[in-house]
Amino acid sequence: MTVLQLTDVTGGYTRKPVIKELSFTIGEGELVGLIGLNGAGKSTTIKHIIGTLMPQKGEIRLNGVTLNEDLDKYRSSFSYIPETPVLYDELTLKEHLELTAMAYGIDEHTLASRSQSLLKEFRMEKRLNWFPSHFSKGMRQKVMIMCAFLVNPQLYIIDEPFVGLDPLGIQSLLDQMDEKKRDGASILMSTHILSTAEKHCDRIILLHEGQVRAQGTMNDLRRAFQMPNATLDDLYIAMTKEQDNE
Ligand SMILES: Nc1ncnc2c1ncn2[C@@H]1O[C@H](COP(=O)(O)OP(=O)(O)OP(=O)(O)O)[C@@H](O)[C@H]1O
Repeated sequence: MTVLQLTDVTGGYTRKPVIKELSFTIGEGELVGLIGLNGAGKSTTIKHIIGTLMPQKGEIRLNGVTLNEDLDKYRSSFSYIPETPVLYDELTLKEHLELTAMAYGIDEHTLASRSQSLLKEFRMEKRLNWFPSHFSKGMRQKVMIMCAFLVNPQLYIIDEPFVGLDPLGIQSLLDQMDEKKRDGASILMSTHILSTAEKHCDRIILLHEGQVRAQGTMNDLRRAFQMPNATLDDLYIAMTKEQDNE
């Protein structure tokens, strides 16, 4: 079943489009990587999917509806982990989890059981009553990750998740992602850590100057670039060279 469908999406910040005629889908239980150079349009694509930017052309459907057709259904179908954590300075970790539960209508019992396992997984049990000003960068990121996983949505949208996390945090995140996938959730993740993307993503979308240069499994990409034994790093560099030759 298709969870997310972008059809010919063109958009950006001004009338001059940043992303151009993007089309791709994400199915149930799939982890899809969004890969591209700095400025390729990954975050801009994500901003269109989460609804902070509206397409100039084309259509985005999540669980069958566009944002305009059914705002509540659309919004409750995903959770988003931004590249830079956005936390409330005056709320503790516990209160962040409670606020998220309230916003998504999660009952107290579910909140308690999901929080307990997330706090353990991300080694944050002792920090429940801490305020964000006392958290390290990685801890701030973990708060956002825990809030996103607390919601248990159909689709997770994760913007460059690995940079601020320590190796245990990365492993915990990958484990959580695997578990959610097994339950049928879908994940769209942008990252520059190509070895991790190659290892964990079911499919990859290579963005180049706001357009899809190639998409599919690693084998599909190797065929598209006619590089049979290439790693994702090799393919990425080949794409960069194409840019240089233009
Ligand atoms: N708020 C903004 N207003 C106007 N232009 C923007 C804005 N944010 C990004 N852009 C432009 O949109 C283009 C794509 O940027 P975007 O942030 O989507 O790239 P990215 O692929 O996420 O890059 P990175 O890997 O560096 O995070 C760039 O040319 C950038 O200058």
